[in-house]
Amino acid sequence: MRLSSFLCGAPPVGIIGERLYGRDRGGIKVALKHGKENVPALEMTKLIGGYSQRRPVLHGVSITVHPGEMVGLIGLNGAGKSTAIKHILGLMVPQSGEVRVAGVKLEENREQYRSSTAYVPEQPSLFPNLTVKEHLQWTAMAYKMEEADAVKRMEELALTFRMTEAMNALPDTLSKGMKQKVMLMNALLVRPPLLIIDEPFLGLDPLAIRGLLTALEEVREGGSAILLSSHILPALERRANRLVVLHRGRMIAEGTPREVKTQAGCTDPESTLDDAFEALVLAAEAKVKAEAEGGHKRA
Ligand SMILES: Nc1ncnc2c1ncn2[C@@H]1O[C@H](COP(=O)(O)OP(=O)(O)OP(=O)(O)O)[C@@H](O)[C@H]1O
Repeated sequence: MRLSSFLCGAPPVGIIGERLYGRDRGGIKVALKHGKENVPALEMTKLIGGYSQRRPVLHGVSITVHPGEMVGLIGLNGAGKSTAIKHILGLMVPQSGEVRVAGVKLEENREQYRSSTAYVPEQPSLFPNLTVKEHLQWTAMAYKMEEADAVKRMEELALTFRMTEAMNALPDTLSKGMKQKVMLMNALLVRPPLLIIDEPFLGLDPLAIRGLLTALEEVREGGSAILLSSHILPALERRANRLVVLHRGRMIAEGTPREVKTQAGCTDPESTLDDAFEALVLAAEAKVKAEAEGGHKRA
């Protein structure tokens, strides 16, 4: 199916923005409108939430991302990163606390909230009948980009991600990493105000990782706010302005990479973010164990 005929019918899955949001929440959500400089692009405040009222996953998590800032969200498997992202995307309702995107809560202005956020999930989700180029054209049209700007940006992104030769390929013929690149290219095409990316480096080759980091740097400098969840700590150590470290749904450290290392007690200039993360997790686990033992003694 070519793009022209595709556009006449209903899309098979939702991919972009509020209009199609309900059809597939795993797709890319992108927007054009940038947040005001002094209003945080994302403000999650003391959020308690999760999958059941009795056993919340998140216990008072606060995350702020300003325009022009990249914040890394890190934590072990099961720490609560994806749950926090689901709350930001409005897919889960907080038990207490709140989430504001570009100053508004979801219930105050659904359209503004949704249209200010772009999300790239860990698992690529593409239209099977659209080529790489058609995905990008569809995004550009949906967001009414100037044609010349869209064409220029598509060429830049194709070069950045080394996808020039794959622009006419269908998703089924692409590798996992290439599919992920298409998702990222679509999100980056429109330079969203708040870009949330869940584990973007898995499956990408080393040059693609470098290209992605450069592209993210560029959209960040252009005023976008980026929340990036990842286990690849060296990349975050080099590129993130600030980090939020989650453990068992609680924030155990927050600040610049250097501040997080200091909070972990890693004062040696040779110490890495990996060292700091391990120290923070061990300290948090020791605290959990001591509290459990204290509870047993009292009982
Ligand atoms: N759909 C669900 N229903 C119930 N509990 C869930 C569900 N999804 C996740 N959880 C639980 O919530 C907690 C946090 O999971 P979450 O997926 O947010 O972790 P994560 O930090 O994103 O982990 P990972 O690095 O493995 O992606 C875990 O204890 C997990 O078992």
